[in-house]
Amino acid sequence: MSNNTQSKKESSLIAENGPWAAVGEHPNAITNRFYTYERVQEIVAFIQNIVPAKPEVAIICGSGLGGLAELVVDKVVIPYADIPNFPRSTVAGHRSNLVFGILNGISIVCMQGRFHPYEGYTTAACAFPVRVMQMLGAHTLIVTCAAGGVNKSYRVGDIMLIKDHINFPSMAGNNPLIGHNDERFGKKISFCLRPRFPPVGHAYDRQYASQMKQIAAKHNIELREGVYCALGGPCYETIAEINLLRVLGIDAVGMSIVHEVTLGAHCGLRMLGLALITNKCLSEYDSTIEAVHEDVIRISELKANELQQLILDFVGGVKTNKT
Ligand SMILES: O=P(O)(O)O[C@@H]1C[C@H](O)[C@@H](CO)O1
Ligand code: HPA
Repeated sequence: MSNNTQSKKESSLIAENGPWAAVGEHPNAITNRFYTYERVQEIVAFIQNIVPAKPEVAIICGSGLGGLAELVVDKVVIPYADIPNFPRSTVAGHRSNLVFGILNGISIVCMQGRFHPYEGYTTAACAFPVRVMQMLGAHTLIVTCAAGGVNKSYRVGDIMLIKDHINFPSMAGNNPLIGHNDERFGKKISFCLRPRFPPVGHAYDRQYASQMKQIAAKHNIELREGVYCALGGPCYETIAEINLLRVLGIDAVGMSIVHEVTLGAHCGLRMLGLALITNKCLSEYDSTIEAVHEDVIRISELKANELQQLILDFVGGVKTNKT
């Protein structure tokens, strides 16, 4: 057998027999092989059996920010451990519950705890719950996170409205949409049908952003507005890295959100992002202070009330928009 014939035979075996065969992916692809449309549908059906009500707004709580779920009434709590094939949050400050109920008069679903790539999950596995929540009925996604303040004028405890992001993992080839583009995910986007190349230039909804600014002004809460960037973690940044991020015009740094917003954009969700600045990022070599996760959680819990007030009012406004 010639080398050519041999290798053709091998590739057809790969194509016919691997779990990727149905979607025509190569076994070496860094791709979402596990959370297929069918598996997501199974999870959605499991949840709908417990909670028939459709959530309109989905909320993902960042480190130490899961207390928002305490404000939900007529609550149904589903531990991630009870949901087939759902990952678990392994990080302090992240509980592992999906919380359904009513927040300021609107039906919501809240992830009390998210997944991060540094926990060992692919970006696709970290973000697939966004698809679950969209398929359950959500049209709006609010993402919250703890972040380090890169912008020198930011103070610990500031809240930053996310205007835009830089997705470093994606720039390095680690985007949750890598692999087969299953067109059944998501809803039609007018100019581009369940796109292979989704636009993300307006991922953070401008109307939502301006509503949030008005809400903050009403409560006398100073709201920063800036660019968030995600790095892979779990290390906090070196001083040289922080200096690089500053040169790039980044205001806050974290380890989450961007993969969630990417899948949210793909399935046509309207999105709002809020980052709580839990620590200042250092850029001097003679400084002795380092970021510590315990401080991140402490500051998040300390400032959670303000963030919750903003989200509560915002959700009320989403309801008003609908009527
Ligand atoms: O889930 P978020 O982005 O709020 O968590 C941040 C990033 C790391 O997981 C952790 C570092 O302290 O907090
Ligand atoms: N860097 C990255 N992620 C973070 C930080 C930080 O300084 N603070 C909270 N999450």
